[in-house]
Amino acid sequence: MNVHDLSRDDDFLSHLLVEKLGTGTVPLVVHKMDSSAKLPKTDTNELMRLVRRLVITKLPLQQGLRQAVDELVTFPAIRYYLKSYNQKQINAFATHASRYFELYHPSGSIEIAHTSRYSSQTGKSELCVLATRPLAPGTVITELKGSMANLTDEEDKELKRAHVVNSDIRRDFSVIHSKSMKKNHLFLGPARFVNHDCDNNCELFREGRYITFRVLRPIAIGEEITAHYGDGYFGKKNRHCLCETCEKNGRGGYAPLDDDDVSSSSSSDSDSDSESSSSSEAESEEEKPVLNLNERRTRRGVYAITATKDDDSDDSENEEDNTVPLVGTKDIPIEVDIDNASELTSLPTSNPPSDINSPARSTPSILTPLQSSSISRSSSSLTSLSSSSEDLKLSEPDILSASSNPTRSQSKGSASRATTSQPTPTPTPSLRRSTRTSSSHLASISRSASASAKDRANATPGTSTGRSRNTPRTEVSVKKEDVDQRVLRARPSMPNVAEAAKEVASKEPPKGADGKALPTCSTCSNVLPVILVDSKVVWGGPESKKNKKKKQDCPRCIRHFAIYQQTWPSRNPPAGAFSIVPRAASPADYASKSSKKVLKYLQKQAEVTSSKSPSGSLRHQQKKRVREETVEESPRPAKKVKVDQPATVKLKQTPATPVKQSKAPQSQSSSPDDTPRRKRGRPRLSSPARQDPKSNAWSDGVVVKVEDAEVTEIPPKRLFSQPRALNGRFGKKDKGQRRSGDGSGSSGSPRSPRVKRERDNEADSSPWTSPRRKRAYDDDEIQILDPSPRKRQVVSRMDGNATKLRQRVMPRPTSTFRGPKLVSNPSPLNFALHAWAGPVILDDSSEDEDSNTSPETPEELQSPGPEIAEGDELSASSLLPLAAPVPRAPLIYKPTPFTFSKRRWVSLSQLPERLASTETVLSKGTEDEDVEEISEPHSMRRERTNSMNAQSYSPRWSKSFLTINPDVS
Ligand SMILES: C[S@@+](CC[C@H](N)C(=O)[O-])C[C@H]1O[C@@H](n2cnc3c(N)ncnc32)[C@H](O)[C@@H]1O
Repeated sequence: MNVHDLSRDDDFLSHLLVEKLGTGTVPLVVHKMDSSAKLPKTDTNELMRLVRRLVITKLPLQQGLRQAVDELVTFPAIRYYLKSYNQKQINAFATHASRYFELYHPSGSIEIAHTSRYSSQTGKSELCVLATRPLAPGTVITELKGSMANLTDEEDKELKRAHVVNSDIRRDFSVIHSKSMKKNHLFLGPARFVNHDCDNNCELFREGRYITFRVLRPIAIGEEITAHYGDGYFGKKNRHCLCETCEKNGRGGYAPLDDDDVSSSSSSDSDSDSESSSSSEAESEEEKPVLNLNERRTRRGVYAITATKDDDSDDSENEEDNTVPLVGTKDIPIEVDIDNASELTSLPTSNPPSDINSPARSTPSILTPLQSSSISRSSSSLTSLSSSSEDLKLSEPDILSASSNPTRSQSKGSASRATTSQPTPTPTPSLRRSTRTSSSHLASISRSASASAKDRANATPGTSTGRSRNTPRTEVSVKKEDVDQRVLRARPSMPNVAEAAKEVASKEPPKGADGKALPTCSTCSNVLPVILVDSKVVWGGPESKKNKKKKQDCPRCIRHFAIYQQTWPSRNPPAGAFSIVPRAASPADYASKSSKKVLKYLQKQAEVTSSKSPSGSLRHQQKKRVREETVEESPRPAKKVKVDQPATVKLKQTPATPVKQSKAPQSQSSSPDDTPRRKRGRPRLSSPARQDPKSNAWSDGVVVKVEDAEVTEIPPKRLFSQPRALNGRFGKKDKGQRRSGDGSGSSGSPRSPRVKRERDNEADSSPWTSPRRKRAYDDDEIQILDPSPRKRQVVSRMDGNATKLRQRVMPRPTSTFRGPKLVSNPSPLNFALHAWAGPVILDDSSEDEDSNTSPETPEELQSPGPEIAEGDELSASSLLPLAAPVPRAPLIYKPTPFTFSKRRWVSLSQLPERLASTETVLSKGTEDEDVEEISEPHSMRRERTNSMNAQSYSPRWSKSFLTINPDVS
């Protein structure tokens, strides 16, 4: 993947699957690589429905993701976006999309949320990654991945100088550096939302071809996932760092000015907070020009990876050097070539157990009592609001300067802003701790209360060590062998969440300096955050203060509920709930569990939706949504025709039904779930069977709306060349399992004749040259017109009126010359297909043909067709049994391509004679008899068949359409 494509794709996908998803009026604004680029508009509700389907899917992770991506690329906006892409680019896009989808899979353990920690610097709430389950050390957070692209020297320079050209452009990119290759790589995807903390709880982790994150020490629910960007990312010795650890220790951006040494030498000096209070406003002013985080970020923005064992962490001290080594990477296999790693567009090699309740997940809770209590203050988005008296002390000198200048002092201003917007909590030591900052802060407090840094490092037996601030960066304790031996994939379950939540609920709400309770989220009990976009408060602040008597939910909990229909942080429906179709979010749904604020929010959303939709009421919307989900989630059973229903089968409306019906006896006899299945021969490349979710096939349950596809530039086919193997990237593997057509509506849903016509046209101009493709495409047409005589026969039997169908089953014009195609691709199938286009050759040598007339399946052999007495008038109702899934008579002619081709190559010397026979036959029927005969009602056929010597006259091809039951005739 090249840098340009990755940037473009990431901007688009993060917009769709982070910014827009369930955020309502409180967007999770993502920094774009190119914020000026216009993105195609997408229907947010459709997106949400798609993600909801992923959330409730019963499919294993990989298949669920495939399905979601498959569906995504059928969105008109996405098709438009991809129209200029070649197959490789589409595959890369799809893979990148799967990374974002993976965030939402029920087995996931993280969530993207707001953080106000850096608002004072950026004028906006940024994003962060929070744990939704307790994570044990050594756990690899597989869903936190990124895609990489090699940066050319020119691109590298371009990224670095972007800010020089326009300092407003904030390219908040992430770059991974390979020291061995001396190259940088762009690293985008969900992993890009991981913020830096000097006492990081995760590390970038390369495992084989994948780069993801590994947990270094226990992480509690709601705690932020943090990594270490390097010692020089935020200025020399990270002196402008605004992380929680720095805040807690009065270092980095919180350090007393002109005291860099202090900030970098003291590992955990709690006194530094008080020291910081001595920094004066004058000092802050002096510091201003130095601190320009945006510029620094723009220029640097580097996650660094060492690829050699002798990396020197001293490099990190050099501000101009981007090659800051990444902790923990030293012993990651050197042989892993970062070039290969840059091809990392695939899903993890190892997945979390599909059964989320499996024993592997049921590791004991790692929550300590203190950590449990920290849940209530867990969101890092609450940092700026939950200030303590300590923070107040720290930030007092900076209050005046905080609002105007992006200086280090302003980072303290972050806290001061919070203190001005929120009352100071009661200054009891315990409360100071609990209300001071975010959960990770609290977690670290609890950790330090329970163990020293060294103890923490050894807390995980024989696996990883936490890195204390002053530990040399080369300290790496996680060996690859250890990693391989450990079970890293298990995502610990959260058995104690309920208890923790209860505990939280029973606690007193945090209070401000005025002794009044701070407004908290009614779901997670966190102090409500203030969300800023472009320096404007878009959520919280004075408003939430006013409404603090009312119950409110924080944006994170609102979004979570919108996506999962579960209160934060739960994702998994209770056991057995999968069989219940989840209901759409509605005020009624939410009100019982939450507050009026949420009610209003959802109502507002519903209004917006209903104003767009003519169908009106919320109730209607909800019903509609439930219906959709029911249809899309439940396996599609084979359609059944009521045998006793005296109705004419309208092929126009239900073209797919008759064909399926004809197969029903077999599928019923063998498959309890009525899954249509291919009975014999090569497996169909595009079989309707893939619609069965239980078959776990590629396009399970995907409803493809060809009609919606206004963008016709992309042929209606699967957008990916191949599905991906479990551990393979899209388009790279499974070369032997090509399927096609899914992306365009091969789901088996009935197509309108218009669509059919369009597709016919497209088929003619189709760029697909592969016979496989062609075949798959033809298979798609089976629903309406299958080229095989057997199918025609069935269709013919279904149509009592025989008028509509007549047009469809006519042999192709004889003038069509398709020879060259046949020569170039002389497969029996092609031959047979093209043979249909040629003149009809009659063949009365029925003996050897009839020897081929074995039934298709043993079931057919055993089940004779319904007997119809001679001269019976067949009404529509009497025709129905023929169409219904009842046993069929054995076929006289086995319409395989091979047998057909045998006929086709009849000796030319016999031609005149046979043509004469044809004339004889046709003269007995009506005009245009050759057409009529195919589709005429069964009664007529039988009549005529009896009136002529079928043995000698019957044209071979028409014979193939007639079921001549020996018992009857
Ligand atoms: C890779 S991004 C992380 C996600 C980012 N918060 C966002 O919303 O896109 C890195 C950016 O996050 C912010 N950031 C992360 N950690 C920080 C820290 N410790 N101090 C200051 N800013 C930080 C900075 O704006 C930095 O440029």
